[in-house]
Amino acid sequence: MQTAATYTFFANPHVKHLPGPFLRPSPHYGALVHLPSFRNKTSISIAMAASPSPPPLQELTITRPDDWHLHLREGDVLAAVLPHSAMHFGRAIVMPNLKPPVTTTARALEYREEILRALPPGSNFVPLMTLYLTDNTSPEEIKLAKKSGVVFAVKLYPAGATTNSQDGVTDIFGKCLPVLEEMARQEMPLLVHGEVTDQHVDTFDREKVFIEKILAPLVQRLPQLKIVMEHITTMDAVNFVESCKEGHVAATVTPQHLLLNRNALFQGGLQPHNYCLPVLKRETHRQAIVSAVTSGSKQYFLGTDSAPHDKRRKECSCGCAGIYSAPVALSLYAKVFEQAGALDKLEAFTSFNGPDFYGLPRNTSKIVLRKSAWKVPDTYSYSSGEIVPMFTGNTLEWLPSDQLEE
Ligand SMILES: NC(=O)N[C@@H](CC(=O)O)C(=O)O
Ligand SMILES: [Zn+2]
Ligand SMILES: [Zn+2]
Repeated sequence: MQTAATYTFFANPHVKHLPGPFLRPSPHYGALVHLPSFRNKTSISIAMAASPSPPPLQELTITRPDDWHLHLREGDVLAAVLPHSAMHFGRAIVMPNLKPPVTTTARALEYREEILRALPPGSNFVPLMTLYLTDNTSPEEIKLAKKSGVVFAVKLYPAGATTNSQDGVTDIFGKCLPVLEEMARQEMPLLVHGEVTDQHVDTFDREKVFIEKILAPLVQRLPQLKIVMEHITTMDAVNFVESCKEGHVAATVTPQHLLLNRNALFQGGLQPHNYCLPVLKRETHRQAIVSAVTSGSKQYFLGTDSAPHDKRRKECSCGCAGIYSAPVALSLYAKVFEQAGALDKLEAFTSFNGPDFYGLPRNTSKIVLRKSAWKVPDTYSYSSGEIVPMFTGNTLEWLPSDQLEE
């Protein structure tokens, strides 16, 4: 069925020679329209047939997503945050930046047990463990990690780059090449917090400089090593990822870097709950990342970087970096893809590209995203404090729920 639409054209009164009594046929109008009194008007309305636009989607069923970059912490924080991820995600790559960090397979196995014990009864959530790379990690440790069957990647934190990175790598080319070569042999991906730590480099340029100084030379040197550039924030990162081979270099993208630019740090006063590392960048970078992930490229996948910190450690004179997004992430990713008119590409980003890159099977169960408004809680309380989620107190759409008839 066709519906009538009204188009209004404005004639410019300063133009002396108006185009005459006819509008020319054009691909947009498709018809010759007779307008005898056009000369005497500054605006006209024409009723014409237009194709109906399809009704907006109210419900979306997708393969259960995985989170390829997640901080679960330990103890009471773990117990408080894990249910939010386990509710809708099938698996998650669990970051090793604990205090002290998870540097050995033996410790990764213990941490995995702690996570499994904290899961809500009946949950099928699978934690995929990682090791924290140091200057002293041995190639032997990589072999053990691979053999364990529960460690899926190794994380590079340049020393001093972010939360709990003080034990990270000080000189990747000088100290880590034998380990990285072993990882390439074992097909163990390297996950990268891609920022230089040089205090002379502007905070907003640290990702770009890291790509030039470390990442590009590393890819040249070890083209077989699988690398995930975590939480990308710039157009430079997009260009770099796309200059590399699909299946070898990929990137995770957070909800905050897709939805917020650096103004969100200062809107109406300092906003500590929008502070994370790498720090939010300017709007042109945000737009480049949105175009990249909604393009359908297989090189991008979901990684929330959900990073809970107690409210008192965020709202203080030296607040720490990290945004707690686990409870809101799926709603936010759906919002990004909807705004870009690319909801048809959402499932590949949330549920296919990650497992395909890691060489793991895709999930078989489904979840449903319903377009119904829901209010984000102001805080989540736990035994020793409170955690403030991203978009605290806001109303979001796209409420995720399990598909009942599986
Ligand atoms: N993203 C953050 O701002 N913080 C993360 C560390 C990290 O992923 O860099 C954390 O562990 O709190
Ligand atoms: Zn990081
Ligand atoms: Zn992180």
